[in-house]
Amino acid sequence: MADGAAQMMLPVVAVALLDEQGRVLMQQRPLGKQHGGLWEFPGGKVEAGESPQQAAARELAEELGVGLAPCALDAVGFAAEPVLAKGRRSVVILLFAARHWQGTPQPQEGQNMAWYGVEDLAALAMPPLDYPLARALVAWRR
Ligand SMILES: Nc1nc2c([nH]c(=O)n2[C@H]2C[C@H](O)[C@@H](COP(=O)(O)OP(=O)(O)OP(=O)(O)O)O2)c(=O)[nH]1
Repeated sequence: MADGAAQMMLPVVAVALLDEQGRVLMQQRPLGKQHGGLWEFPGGKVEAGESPQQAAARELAEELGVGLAPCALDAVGFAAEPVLAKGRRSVVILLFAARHWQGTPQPQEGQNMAWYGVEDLAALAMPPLDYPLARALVAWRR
């Protein structure tokens, strides 16, 4: 990838934690942040020197206090804005799924969390890229 392209891309990871009933954990973005109050898959930005799976494991530990083995993460799909306004960076979100983790998810940053049926995600108020991610999760489960 050319250096210029790298500067315009912001890699973000997200994780669908699936419980035994097939429900998925979603969390609410804090008010005051971009997309505040909307429901999203837990996750965040990939930092320098991390693989996407390492970033996902770090974010889930920070946000929910759970331990995830990078090899327990299945790639589900990705989402990116199809057309960018001039000068805007391209957020690319990679979605993983995990059925096994260590510990009980507990919000570590005061955020709300809740379990939803995968088919019910589309009815939630979410940031734009979480809708195609939710559709990818429905397709991945079939
Ligand atoms: N989940 C989600 N994130 C999005 C969308 N569009 C978009 O620009 N983002 C951005 C917001 C954040 O910059 C980034 C997600 O990373 P994050 O969860 O670590 O963001 P944050 O604002 O909590 O992080 P921070 O800067 O406070 O550390 O992706 C979207 O549609 N869904």
